[in-house]
Amino acid sequence: MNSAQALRGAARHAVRRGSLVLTAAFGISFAVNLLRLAGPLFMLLIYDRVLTSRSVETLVALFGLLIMLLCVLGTLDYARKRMLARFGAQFQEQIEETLLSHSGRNQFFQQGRAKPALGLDEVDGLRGFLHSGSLIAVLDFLWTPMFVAVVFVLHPLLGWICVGGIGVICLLMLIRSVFKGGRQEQANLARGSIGKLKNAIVASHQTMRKQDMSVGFKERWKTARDDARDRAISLQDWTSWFNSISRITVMVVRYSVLATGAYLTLQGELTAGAMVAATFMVTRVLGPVERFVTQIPRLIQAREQWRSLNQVLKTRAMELEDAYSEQPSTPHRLVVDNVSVRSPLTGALLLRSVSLTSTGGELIEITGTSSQGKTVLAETILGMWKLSSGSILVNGHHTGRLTDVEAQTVFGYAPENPSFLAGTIAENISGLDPQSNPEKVSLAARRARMHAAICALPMGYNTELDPQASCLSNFERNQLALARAFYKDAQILIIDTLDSEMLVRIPKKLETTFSLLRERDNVTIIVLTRQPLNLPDTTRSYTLQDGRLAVRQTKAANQSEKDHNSPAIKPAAAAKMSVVGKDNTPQIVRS
Ligand SMILES: Nc1ncnc2c1ncn2[C@@H]1O[C@H](COP(=O)(O)OP(=O)(O)OP(=O)(O)O)[C@@H](O)[C@H]1O
Repeated sequence: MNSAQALRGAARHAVRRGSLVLTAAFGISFAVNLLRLAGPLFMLLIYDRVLTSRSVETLVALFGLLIMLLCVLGTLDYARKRMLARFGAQFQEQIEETLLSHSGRNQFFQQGRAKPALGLDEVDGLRGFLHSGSLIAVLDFLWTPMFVAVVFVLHPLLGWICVGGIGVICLLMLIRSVFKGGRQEQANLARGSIGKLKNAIVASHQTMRKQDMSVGFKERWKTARDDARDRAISLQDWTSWFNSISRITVMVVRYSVLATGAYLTLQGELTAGAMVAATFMVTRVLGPVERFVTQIPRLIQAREQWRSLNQVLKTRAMELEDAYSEQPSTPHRLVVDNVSVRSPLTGALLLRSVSLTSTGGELIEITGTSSQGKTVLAETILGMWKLSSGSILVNGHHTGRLTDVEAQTVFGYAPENPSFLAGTIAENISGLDPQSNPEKVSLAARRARMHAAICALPMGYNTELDPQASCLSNFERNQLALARAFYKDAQILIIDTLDSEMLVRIPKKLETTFSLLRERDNVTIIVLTRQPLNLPDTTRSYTLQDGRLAVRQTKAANQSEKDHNSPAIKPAAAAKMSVVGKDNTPQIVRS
C-alpha cells in the first residue's frame, strides 16, 4: 500500500483495528442494561413473593443475589468505560502518527492560523467523544426499548405513559439544543476573545510594557471579561432552566406511573410489586433518553469532526498522488517558474512572473529597495505563500508540499527579523534537532562568528532566550539567525536582507563560509539585500522591483553575457547558461 492509499483509509482503518473493542463494549452495554433490570425485579419479588410468603430465607437469598449482580454490574460498567478510553487513545495515537508523518509543512503550520491545523484538533475531539460519556450514552440509549418493552409487559397503559414521558423529554431537550446553539456560540466567542487577549499579552508583553499600553489593555480586558461573564451566566441560566424542567418532567412521569399503577392495583389488574417495579423502571428509561438527547449536539459535532478528518486525509492523499506530476529527475536544485503571488489583504500582485533556476553551488544576490517583495520572494521559495500562478520545484518536488522532514534538509533560512524559540541558545541553533550535538551547534555558531560571544555568556550555549531574544543585540540576533540557518546543512540557504554591518564586521569569515558551502557542499545561496553587497564569488545578481525580477547589470553579469554570446565559449559552459525572457524580463538562467 502506498502513502496515498494509507492516508485515504487511515481513519476507517484505525476504527476497524479497534472494532473488537467496540463490539465488546456494545456487548457489555447489553449486559449492563440487562443487569439494571435486577433492581426492579428485586422490588417486584419483595412485594409479591417475600411479603406475601413472609419468607426470610427467600429475602436473604434474593438480597444476596442482588448484591452479587450489582457488583457484576459495577465491574462491567467500569470495564466498558476503560475499554472505550483506551480505544480512543489508540485511535488518536494511530491517526496522529499518520497525520504527522505524512503532513506537508503547509498543513502543519497554515498561513494565518496560530494553531497547527492538520486534523489534530479533529482527532482530539473524536478521542474526547469516545472517551467521555457521549458514546456510553448512545450505547445505553440503544437498549432503552428493552426497558420500555418490560413496562409494556407489566401493563400497556404504563407503557404508554412511559412513551409519552420519553416524547416530552425529547421535545424539551430538542428545544433546549436549538435555542442553546446561539447562546453557546456567543459564549464561546466571548471566551475566545479573552483567550486572544491572554495570548496577546504573552506574545507582546515587552511591547506593552515598553510602550505603556497596559492602560488600554486593562480597559479591553475588563470589557471582554464582563462580556464573557454575562454570556456565560445567560447560558447557564438557560440550561439550568431546562435542566429543572426536565428533572420535574421525569418526576411527573414517575409519579404518574405510580399513581396509574396504584389505580390498576386497586382495580386488581396489577400487583403491588409490579406497580413499584414499573415506577422504578421508568427512571431507568428516562435517564438514558435524557442523557442521549443532551448528547445529540456532541454527536453532530463528532460527525463533523469525522468528516473533516477524512477530508484532511483525502486532500493530503490527493497531493501525494499529484506528486507524480513532479519531476524528481530534474537536474535543477531550484526551479522558480513564472511565479506570481497576490497579497491576501489587497489582492494586488506582490510577485509578478518571477523565474529563477539554480543547479546548486551558486551565490545569487537579489537586490531591491524596501517593500519590493524580497521577503515575500524568500517565503514563497520556502513554500509559505499560496501561488497565484507558476510553480516552484525543489529537487523536482513542489516546495509547498514537502513534508517538514524533507524541508528540514532542503532549506536554511535567516529571516530579516528573526524570532526565536523560548529556549536555550543551543536549542535555537539546532532548531530542536533530536540528534543535535554540541560540536555541530558550535560549528554553526563559529561559521556565523558568534561562538566567542556565546561562550562569554555565564551560561554559554545554555543561556535561556525569550522569543525576541531580548538579551541579545540586534546584530547578535541576526548572527544567531545565521548560525541557525548554517546548522542545518541545507541545500538552499536563503538569507533575507543580510545586515551590511555584518559584512563590515565579519566579512572574511562569512565569505569563507559561503565559498565552503557553495564549492564543497554545492549549496545554493540566495542573498536578499537592499544595497548591492558585491560579494566576491557572486554568480548572478538580480534586482527585484515591484515584484519583478530582472538581471542586474554588473560587470560580472555583462562579462558572463559576453562570454555566453562569444563564439569561443566552451560548449559545456554554453549549455550551463542561457538567457530567457519571461514577462519581458531578461534573465540569466542556468539550465
Ligand atoms: N503577510 C503579508 N500580507 C499581505 N501583504 C504583505 C505581507 N507581507 C508583505 N506584504 C506586502 O508585500 C510587499 C513586499 O513586502 P516585503 O516584506 O517582501 O518587502 P521587502 O522587499 O522585503 O522590504 P524590506 O526590505 O523593507 O523588508 C509590501 O508591500 C508588503 O506590504
